[in-house]
Amino acid sequence: MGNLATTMHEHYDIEISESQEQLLLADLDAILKVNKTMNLTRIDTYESALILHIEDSLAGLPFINDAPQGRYADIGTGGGFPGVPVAIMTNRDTLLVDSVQKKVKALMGVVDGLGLNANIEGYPGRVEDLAKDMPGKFAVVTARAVSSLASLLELVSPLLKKHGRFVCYKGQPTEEEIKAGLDIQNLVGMKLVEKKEYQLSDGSRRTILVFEKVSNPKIKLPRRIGLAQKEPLKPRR
Ligand SMILES: C[S@@+](CC[C@H](N)C(=O)[O-])C[C@H]1O[C@@H](n2cnc3c(N)ncnc32)[C@H](O)[C@@H]1O
Repeated sequence: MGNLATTMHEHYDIEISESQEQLLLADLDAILKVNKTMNLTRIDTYESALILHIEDSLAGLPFINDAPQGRYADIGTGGGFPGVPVAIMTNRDTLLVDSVQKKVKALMGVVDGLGLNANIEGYPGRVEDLAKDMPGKFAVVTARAVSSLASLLELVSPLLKKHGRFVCYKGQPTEEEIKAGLDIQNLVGMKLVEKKEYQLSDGSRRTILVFEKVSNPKIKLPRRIGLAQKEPLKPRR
């Protein structure tokens, strides 16, 4: 990959200012440094992290910008991807959610060090608990490499306000995974509105699926902790 701002402009039609680019690169540097002592991400070379973390995180921006105004959550954020790059680019009030407390603590150390704590907070806990603490409070939610599509739709729906968007970053999901998600979208009050397939600078193929919260779930959510991922919903007959 060449220069980040040029790549994002030429391949994605996304404009990055100089100060945003500095912050994005400083975030990547800091995360890779922390990663030497703690397992935040398995991608540990700068060149591949620039593509797989920063370029990929930013690829979802047009869909995030299309969402209604309001709070943003990145669930299963790990090392803060796509959450921190999205927060840098959008200035939305951002919540970085992960069930592993020490990851959130380390990540918030990086966020504080970059002076980004005015609009980014951490939530060390499970998505199911966040759904009880802040139901319907988010205008947009992202997730990358967290769970199957059906599990994610169930976890995300109770977080979103009406017309809020879920921007789901995937590699190359199988037809079965997509079908299992589409089969239960109605049950959880979500609807697929866009699907984009794209290729990163290193040739890897990626997919973004965008869902809108169109109604209240037809069942009580969240279910018991862990069930969304252990026993994904099946369509009602
Ligand atoms: C493979 S990592 C992905 C990290 C990051 N999104 C990325 O793409 O680099 C998945 C993360 O999701 C978190 N996670 C999985 N299920 C979760 C849940 N129910 N609530 C909160 N975090 C969860 C895990 O702790 C882990 O840090």
